[in-house]
Amino acid sequence: MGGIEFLKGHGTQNDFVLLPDPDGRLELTEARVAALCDRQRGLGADGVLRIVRSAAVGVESAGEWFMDYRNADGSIAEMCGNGVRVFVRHLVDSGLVSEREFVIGTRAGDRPVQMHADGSVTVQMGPATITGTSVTVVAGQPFSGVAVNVGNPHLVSVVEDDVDELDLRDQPDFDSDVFPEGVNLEFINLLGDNALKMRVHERGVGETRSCGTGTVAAVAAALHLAGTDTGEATVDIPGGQVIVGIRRGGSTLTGPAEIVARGELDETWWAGLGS
Ligand SMILES: N[C@@H](CCC[C@H](N)C(=O)O)C(=O)O
Repeated sequence: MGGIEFLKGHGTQNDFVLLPDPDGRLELTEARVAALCDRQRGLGADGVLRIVRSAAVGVESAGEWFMDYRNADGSIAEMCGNGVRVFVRHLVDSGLVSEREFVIGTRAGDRPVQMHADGSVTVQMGPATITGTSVTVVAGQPFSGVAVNVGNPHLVSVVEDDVDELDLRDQPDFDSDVFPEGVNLEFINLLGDNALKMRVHERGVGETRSCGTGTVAAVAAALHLAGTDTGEATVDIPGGQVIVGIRRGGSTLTGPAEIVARGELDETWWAGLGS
């Protein structure tokens, strides 16, 4: 038997370990995900993308392939916008999919995707729904925010000072009555001319250099605060730039996706992590 294949990739420096598992044979425990994502004792990543056939895991989807996404701490999340782009890039590059436009199954529902000639990917991200307001506290400083659901939960706060000045090393406080399942926290500067700058503290990960669903939430929140619910904006994150479109009942995310390495996991190490 061969080893367990992996790839490493990123979308605007939100990085992932990809595990091709077409027939759903891998036992992907919380402990194994956390070890893989650990930057000292594993490969290091913000999350894991298991590449499995929808049918193999009993998911009803128009897409052949299901993105089984896990956060770095091993927790399961509904959706990952940067992850979908990297997932698509691998499916097309490896020949598992021969079309450029197809559908990916996710826990948040089906996501139509399109890979462009330069390797970038556009994802139909579904609705970005404004669900209310709440407050987060960063290093003792409170920030009001707009709660947005993009399949997963977000709280977007507009910050007057440069977001670069925020200390996001520790988990900011949030209202667990409003977000019982936890929340991704985005902090944005409005740059004008349909442009935002964003930093993010992700649920189950910590600060990351980009969050695709977070950028969609950020643009939806900025438009909402401006009194509208449609528009397009660029979002600068520490790991690069993406383009977000918001319309009634739907949204799009366009950005780069790169595969940077592939290899095999050591089977003794994997087995030693337990099942
Ligand atoms: N980085 C992702 C979001 C991953 C899931 C998130 N941490 C959660 O728990 O909801 C993205 O690019 O969207």
